[in-house]
Amino acid sequence: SEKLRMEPPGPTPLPLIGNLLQLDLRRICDSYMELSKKYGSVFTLHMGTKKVVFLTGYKTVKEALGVFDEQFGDRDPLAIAWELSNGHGVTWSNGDSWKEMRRFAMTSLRDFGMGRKVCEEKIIEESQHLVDVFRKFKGKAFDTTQSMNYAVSNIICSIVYGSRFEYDDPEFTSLVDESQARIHLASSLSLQIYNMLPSLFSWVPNRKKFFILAAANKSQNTIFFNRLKQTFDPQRCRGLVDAFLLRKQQLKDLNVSNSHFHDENLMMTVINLFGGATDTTSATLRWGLLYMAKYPKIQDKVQEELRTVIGDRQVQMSDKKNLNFTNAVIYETQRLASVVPMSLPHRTSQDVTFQGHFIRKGTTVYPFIRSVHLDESQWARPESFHPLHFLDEDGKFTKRDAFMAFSAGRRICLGESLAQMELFLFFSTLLQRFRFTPPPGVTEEELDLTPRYGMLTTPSLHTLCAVPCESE
Ligand code: HEM
Repeated sequence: SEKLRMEPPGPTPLPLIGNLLQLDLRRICDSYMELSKKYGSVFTLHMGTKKVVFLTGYKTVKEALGVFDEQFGDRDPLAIAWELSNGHGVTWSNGDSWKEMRRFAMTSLRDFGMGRKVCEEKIIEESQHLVDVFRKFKGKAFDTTQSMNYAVSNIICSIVYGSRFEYDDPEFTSLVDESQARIHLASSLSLQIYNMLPSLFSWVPNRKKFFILAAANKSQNTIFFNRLKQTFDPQRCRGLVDAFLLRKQQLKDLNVSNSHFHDENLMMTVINLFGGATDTTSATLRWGLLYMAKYPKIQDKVQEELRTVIGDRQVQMSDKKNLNFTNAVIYETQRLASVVPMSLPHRTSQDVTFQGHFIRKGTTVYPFIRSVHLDESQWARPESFHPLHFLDEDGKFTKRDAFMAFSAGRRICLGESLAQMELFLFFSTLLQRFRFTPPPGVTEEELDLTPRYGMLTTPSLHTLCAVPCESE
């Protein structure tokens, strides 16, 4: 019919597998970029039997998540995420339950974290622990992944449970390591294929592994929840879990049936906050350090600015406005790395006609953030690491409309301000204390920036030297 003809264009699919053979699953983002050059900024791909619409480039993504926010604002849960969450929590849910949990999570982040002096202090304390860990390597090359994950996870622990953990506490390390392993598995080739064709590929071993890790994660959380319940004091909420338990009790006292404040929503919301907060922030920081080692002249300028503006004292949030170059480097890191390249899958909540294309209700939609960050109409040097993208003629930091690392619209990352606080304080504290260089025997030119693609774009396995600065 006429409507069918107006659907977004795309390569012809094969039965069952759709366009899978036309994609390079190991560097899938590059495949999407090439397809958008061929078919335009709105195109259709058949991922297995599922029809998926891709939105690419600044103008298109901006319009979709702005003017068409309502139409494009539902979540389309990945098969594996649906199996894990059953529609509970924040990230993979929709409707009233999503609305309530999102509102609750945001209020709790505000009360126990974001935008508060207390949270700044927590991050500063944590950055000092991280500095201590880096110092122990005495300038020898090491992989920063694990310590970075611990530091970043601890911020979420403070907000959720009300306390941080020591980096050698086995309850904490297993929580973080298993959660990291689970997110890693979710990006594996076999689970990507499972997500497209769940009924055919439910046998893949990684699916079983994923749920073993998820079960371990849930039981560890149950232990933490029970401990909090034993010492619960409604007058003194220590963190998000306490606040949830209080709300649950209050609603029960009011005889509210069908409340969304039930145990499954608590568990999934906590898992979503850890899942959303840890690898994203940690990978961004690791990209930042890698870019510094790769581009020593830019690192010189960051350190020069930190020396002049801050000196030896601890960096604080109030310094941010005076650290224009450092701030531009952090934003440029987020742009070029595009750690969450595809955003998360959205779904149309109704039939929509968008830029002349007909998109049926219930269609999976990916706002392709990476393509916005590489849009030639928006960035002077899209493929380079170029902090000037975020500086005006006077060298002052300037926000850019085409910066979308946290996505946009009603599904925008709910941890954005916390993440920005962490990126700023961790990055500038580390750069104040250490010079980052490639491992011995590797030149800056040889330092590999090839990403490891998955749901997240992380640096490939690498080591760096953190050489203490002279004043240390
Ligand atoms: C540099 C760090 C981070 C980046 C780049 C990032 C990016 C994103 C992106 C692109 C989305 C998808 C938005 C969409 O569907 O359009 C998202 C969602 C989300 N993020 Fe983040 N994020 C970061 C840190 C955090 C932190 C610190 C938290 C928690 C405190 C968090 C919690 C979440 C949650 C719960 C969602 C799902 C929101 C919803 O579906 O309503 N993220 N994030």
